Amino acid sequence: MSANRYRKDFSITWDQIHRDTRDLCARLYPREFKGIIAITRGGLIPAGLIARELNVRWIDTISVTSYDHMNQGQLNIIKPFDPVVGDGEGYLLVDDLVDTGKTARAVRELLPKACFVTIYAKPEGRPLVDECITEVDQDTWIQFPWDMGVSYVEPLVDQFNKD
Ligand SMILES: O=P(O)(O)OC[C@H]1O[C@H](OP(=O)(O)OP(=O)(O)O)[C@H](O)[C@@H]1O
Ligand SMILES: Nc1nc2[nH]cnc2c(=O)[nH]1
Ligand SMILES: [Mg+2]
Repeated sequence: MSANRYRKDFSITWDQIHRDTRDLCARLYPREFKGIIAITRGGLIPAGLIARELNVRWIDTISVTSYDHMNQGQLNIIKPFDPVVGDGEGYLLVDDLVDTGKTARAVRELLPKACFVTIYAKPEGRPLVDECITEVDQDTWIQFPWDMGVSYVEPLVDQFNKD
């Protein structure tokens, strides 16, 4: 699928993702987890924050690739999780977001009993996760702070006085 299905942008700051992840942890507490499996790369930052809030020390990853920036391609699992995780019972599976649900569906099949959480969710993928904090429209591209930088913005009057 191509990038032109996205019509809106939703930018998330570091503060915002930190707050949202803490809100997610408040929903999960007092559940205890044997460990966390982060879906890399996007799941790594929320997984680290969740591990700190819920005091989880055992952390593993499953590495899934499918997007080249906004263009969705073939899904590949390029690194599996530790077999000790079994069917995922007692483990927390974490990703930053669920969009079409393609990534979530592939990982869910491998870990059907894990508790699966994302911070952000779009409607097509929402049914695949157990918890999320913020739901955004399907045609919205979520911009994460790790993909952005702070840059100069021209004053409004100068933007309008150009022509
Ligand atoms: O629901 P879907 O349509 O499958 O999209 C969701 C996935 O897309 C992003 O990962 P991406 O493949 O861009 O890789 P990354 O985590 O390494 O950035 C995001 O982190 C999710 O894992
Ligand atoms: N950063 C980012 N990655 C994605 N991968 C699939 N959907 C998205 C999105 O909305 N934002
Ligand atoms: Mg990802």
